[in-house]
Amino acid sequence: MQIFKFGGTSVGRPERMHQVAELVQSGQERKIVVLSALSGTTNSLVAIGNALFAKDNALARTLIEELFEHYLDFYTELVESTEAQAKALKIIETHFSFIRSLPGHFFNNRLNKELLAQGELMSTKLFTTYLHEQGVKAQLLPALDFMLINDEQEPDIAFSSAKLTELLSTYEDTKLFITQGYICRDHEGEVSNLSRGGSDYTATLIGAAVKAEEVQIWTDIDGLHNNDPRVVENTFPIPELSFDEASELAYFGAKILHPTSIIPSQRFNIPVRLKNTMEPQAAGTLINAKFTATGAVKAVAAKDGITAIKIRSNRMVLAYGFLRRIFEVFEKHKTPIDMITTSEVAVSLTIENTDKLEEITKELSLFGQVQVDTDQSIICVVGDFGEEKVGIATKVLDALVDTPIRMISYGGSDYNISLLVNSNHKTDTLVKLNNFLF
Ligand SMILES: Nc1ncnc2c1ncn2[C@@H]1O[C@H](COP(=O)(O)OP(=O)(O)O)[C@@H](O)[C@H]1O
Ligand SMILES: N[C@@H](CC(=O)OP(=O)(O)O)C(=O)O
Repeated sequence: MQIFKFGGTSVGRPERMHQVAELVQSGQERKIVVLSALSGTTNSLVAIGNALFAKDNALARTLIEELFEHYLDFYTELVESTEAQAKALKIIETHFSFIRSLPGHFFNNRLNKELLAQGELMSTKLFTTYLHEQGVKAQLLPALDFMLINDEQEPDIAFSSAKLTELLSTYEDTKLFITQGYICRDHEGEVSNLSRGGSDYTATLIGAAVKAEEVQIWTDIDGLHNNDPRVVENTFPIPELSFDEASELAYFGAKILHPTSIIPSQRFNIPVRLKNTMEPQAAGTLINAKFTATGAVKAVAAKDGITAIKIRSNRMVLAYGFLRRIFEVFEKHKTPIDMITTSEVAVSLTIENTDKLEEITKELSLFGQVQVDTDQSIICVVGDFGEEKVGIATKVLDALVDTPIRMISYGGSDYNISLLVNSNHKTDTLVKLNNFLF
């Protein structure tokens, strides 16, 4: 079994969906195809939800009709026959009749999650309609029947595995299955999701659940590049990465992969291949358990929206238990720490989620002086930094002689150096690293 995932950019235009239909028919392998919503749809649904929360029904209605128009244009170019067009229109009208029912009524988080699920529900149904019009045998598998998260938002792979085994055996003669990325049910059976960009995660979770040979993530670029192609020119795809390297890059900003998507693949040792829908012959990037020692830097990524917190206290000198007390504050407020550096008189650390910043700062100030700096970026440099390697860290720092660096974290793993800079310096830092390291 292979899992193919196509993101919003790969299904965002009718001609792209036609191309995707060709790609999923290649080869003899049984496939589960995971689709995201058409590009822009989830953003529109988020905006509609925000308008509804703000009780701005007029804005919500305008946004809904704009999105509806987009789908009307889309389906007429997607399918041709009168029968298929009637089916596609029915799908769109059914989903929009739910969306249109929302303004003017009580709106809450549950309804919002249902609203956000409409994009993937429509894209998969429209795609299956097109495949059927083309005479292709394909079965739609509703993700809401087999994707489940518990009360800690953790996906239940064992549940998905049992459900999928049952579902797949019902369609023994079918080779092609279509399902929704991103959406799932929560522990109370309500519609939920795996957070923004979560379709990659759906694909690797399904891969783990059915013990797939490979998960292929198809997008609009030919693999994971050595630097952020949105910021830096002349980047190039990396042919092979280990699970650990890919995880670091995804977590620290390489948008091509959802940060958590490597976890199930690594746990069940299922290779992930990143491919370009627009250029299928390009090799892309293969992510697997193998670590290739290169003695060099492989890639750089950056993550914005970081807040740095420094706690300064003389009581730290020769004291033990100080760090534990600091960590307990973050644990209590369920706030993950990304980077940490310490000296004898101060601890600096970074967080992304600032929902509980006020409470955290208040509690930390009991231990010493607290300084908070927002608008920071983590620059993550991934490469072969084993302790026996010399000179690579120097190269990274040499590239940044003129850059004010707020924090440096080195030695946490054999393949990562993280730097914290003010976000004003992000682009400049990425360009300098690109020019100097590659
Ligand atoms: N290091 C990187 N390598 C490749 N692409 C990257 C990297 N960093 C950011 N990107 C961006 O990620 C985009 C693909 O991710 P995304 O928009 O989520 O695709 P999809 O819609 O297929 O899910 C690319 O168009 C590219 O601009
Ligand atoms: N549609 C969802 C899930 C997703 O993963 O989308 P994409 O694959 O286009 O990044 C979102 O926009 O968050």
